[in-house]
Amino acid sequence: MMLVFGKTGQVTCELQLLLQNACFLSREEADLSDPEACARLIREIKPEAVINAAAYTAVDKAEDNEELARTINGAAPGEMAKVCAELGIPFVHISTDYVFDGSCNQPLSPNHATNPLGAYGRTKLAGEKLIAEAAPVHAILRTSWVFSSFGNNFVKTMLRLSETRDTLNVVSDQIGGPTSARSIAFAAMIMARQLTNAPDKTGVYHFSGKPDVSWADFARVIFADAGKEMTVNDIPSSEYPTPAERPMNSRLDCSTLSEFGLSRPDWRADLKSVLIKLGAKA
Ligand SMILES: NC(=O)C1=CN([C@@H]2O[C@H](COP(=O)(O)OP(=O)(O)OC[C@H]3O[C@@H](n4cnc5c(N)ncnc54)[C@H](O)[C@@H]3O)[C@@H](O)[C@H]2O)C=CC1
Repeated sequence: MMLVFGKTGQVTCELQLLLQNACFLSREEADLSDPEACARLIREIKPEAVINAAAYTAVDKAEDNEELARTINGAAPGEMAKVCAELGIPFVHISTDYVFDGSCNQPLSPNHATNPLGAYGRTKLAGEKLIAEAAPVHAILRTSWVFSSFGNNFVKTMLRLSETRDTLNVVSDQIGGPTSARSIAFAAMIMARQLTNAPDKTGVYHFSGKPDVSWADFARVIFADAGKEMTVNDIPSSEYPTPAERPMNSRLDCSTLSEFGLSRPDWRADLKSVLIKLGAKA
C-alpha cells in the first residue's frame, strides 16, 4: 500500500482518484508542522512507498511565515525521507520551479543552479536538500503552474474574474508550463512504482505541461475554451507587484522524464477536461 501525505490539495485529490488502495493522511491526521509525528506514522503504517504532496503553498504569505513554511516544506519531508531510507521504501516528493531565479533564457535542467527568489522557494529547496542528505530511494518532481478542478488555481481565478469583468491585465513576461494536477498525480504514481524495482532512477526530475506560455497567453486560452468574451492586456510583472518575486523564466527541461517512460503532457487537452469538470467548457 502507498502512503500519501495530503488529502485535500490539488494533487492529492487527483491521487485519490488514481490510487484506490492508498492511505491518504489529512492535515488533521498528519500535521507537517510536526515532522517527527509524520515520521512516526510512516513507521507505524509501513507502506510500500510514500508520496508527499502536502506543502505550505501560499507563496506570498510565506514571506512573513518562513519559519513555519520551512518546517512544513523542509524539515517534514526531511524526516519522512529518513524513515523511508531506514525502511528501504521509495519516497516521491513534489517540488517547484520557484527553487530557480529564472534569470536565464534556456529551459532549466534538473541540475541547473538553484537560487530561490523568495521564502517559499527557499523552504522547498531546503526540503530537497534534506531529502538528498537522508538519501532514500527517491524522486523529487519539480513542477510548475498547477491547475485542476480542485482547490485554488489560476484557471479558477480567471473563470471567477470573468463573471464580473470583460477586460483583464495579465503578466506576460513570466514564461512557464501550466501543469494539470492530474498529470502530476499520474507521474508521481508511476515514479513511486518504478523506483521500487529500479532504485537507480533516484534523482531530481522536471515535470511541466507543454507548450510553455506566458500567464497572459494561458489566460487567453482559458477564456477562449470557456467561451468567454474577455480582452486580455499584456503587462510586465513590474505592474503587478506581489510580496514574493516570481522567476521570469520557469521553463523546465523535462527530457529526463523518459527514464520513467513519461513525457510532458499537453496542458491544452488537460485544460479542456478541467473546464468540463467545472461545467465551464464552451
Ligand atoms: N500550486 C502550484 O502552482 C504549484 C505547486 N507545487 C507543489 O506541488 C505540490 C502540491 O501542490 P498543490 O496540490 O497545488 O497544493 P495545494 O495548496 O492545493 O494543497 C496543499 C496540501 O497541503 C496540505 N497542507 C498544508 N499545510 C499542511 C500541514 N501543516 N500539514 C499537513 N498538510 C498540510 C493542505 O491541506 C493541502 O492538502 C506542493 O508540494 C507544491 O509545493 C509546485 C509548483 C507549483
